[in-house]
Amino acid sequence: MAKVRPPKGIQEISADGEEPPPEFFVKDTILAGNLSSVPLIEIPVIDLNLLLFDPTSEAYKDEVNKLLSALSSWGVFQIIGHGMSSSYLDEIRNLSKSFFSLSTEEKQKYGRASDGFEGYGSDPIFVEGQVLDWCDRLFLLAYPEDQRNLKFWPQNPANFRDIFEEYCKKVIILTGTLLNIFARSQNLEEDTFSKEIGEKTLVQARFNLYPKCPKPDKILGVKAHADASIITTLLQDKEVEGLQVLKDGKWYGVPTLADALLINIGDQLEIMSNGIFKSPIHRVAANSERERKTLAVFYSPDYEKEIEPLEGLINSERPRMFRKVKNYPAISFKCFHNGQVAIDTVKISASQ
Ligand SMILES: O=C(O)CCC(=O)C(=O)O
Ligand SMILES: [Fe+2]
Repeated sequence: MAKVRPPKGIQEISADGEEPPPEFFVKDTILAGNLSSVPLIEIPVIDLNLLLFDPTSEAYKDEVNKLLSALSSWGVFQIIGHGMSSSYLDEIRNLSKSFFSLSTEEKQKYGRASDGFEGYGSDPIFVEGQVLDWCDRLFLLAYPEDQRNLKFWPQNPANFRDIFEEYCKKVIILTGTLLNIFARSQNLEEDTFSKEIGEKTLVQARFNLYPKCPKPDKILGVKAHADASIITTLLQDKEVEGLQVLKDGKWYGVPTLADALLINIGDQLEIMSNGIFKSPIHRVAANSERERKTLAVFYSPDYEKEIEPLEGLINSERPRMFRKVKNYPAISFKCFHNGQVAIDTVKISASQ
């Protein structure tokens, strides 16, 4: 397995105005096409406050219908009424800004190993000929707490660790609330998803920095993929768009909404929901004019936990769609590098 790292971080390549090296150029595959501008979609904006109302109220019913339509079509939606203030979200964005503004030497103190995911660095190379993302990132495991690798957790800015930990806790609470709402929307006991996922969950975060890219028509910020998680919570850049979602073979741009959090359904929730909720294939466009920063928090079951469609969501009209899976992120990773759509490989075919 070739493990050659690009000579520099993308931030430096971009700042030095260098021509992007050829390994960043997207090859002509089905999932690549049409890198240039795509239509913006109006993805639903869900007010969480309305979903905590009396379920018999009209306000609740309208909002839950909006949510159900988002879950079963795009698999992404923005939430407001999540309890995190505008200034708090700015504080989180500033954390990312401060970290990526450090000198290369300082950031490299938290640099990932050449064959590892965790820590600071550019797209890890695991397969020869792999197309690289135009993106630097800081990838951290936050929970389970005893699996943290604090050597990758910045101490500069000084309050990075505390603020980041607090944000992860808030996202975990928010995820729990969403899972309850999702269960209720399917007439299930509200702790059905959480119980199945179990107490031990994996929470990982990716601070993404997409530097300006001179060839946005040929290069992607992040290649097309579906998240392996249960739920991904994305704090988008306040001003710069870039996320795109694939639907019916076409790419659509996702608008940014300053105080909202973007919720992205992951493959493991599509499996648990027996295909009712969709995990979207998405990618990030590169941008020649402006830099973009985001923070994705991935909430997943423990690697050892087996995941399968919930009994309550299997019936004669909707037979079981997926087999039982364990360590789905490993399946997802392997398929990604083989050019396969991971969730298709765990589908039960009609003939089985
Ligand atoms: O930065 C974004 O807009 C999305 C990032 C993403 O899809 C990911 O980190 O899995
Ligand atoms: Fe993603």
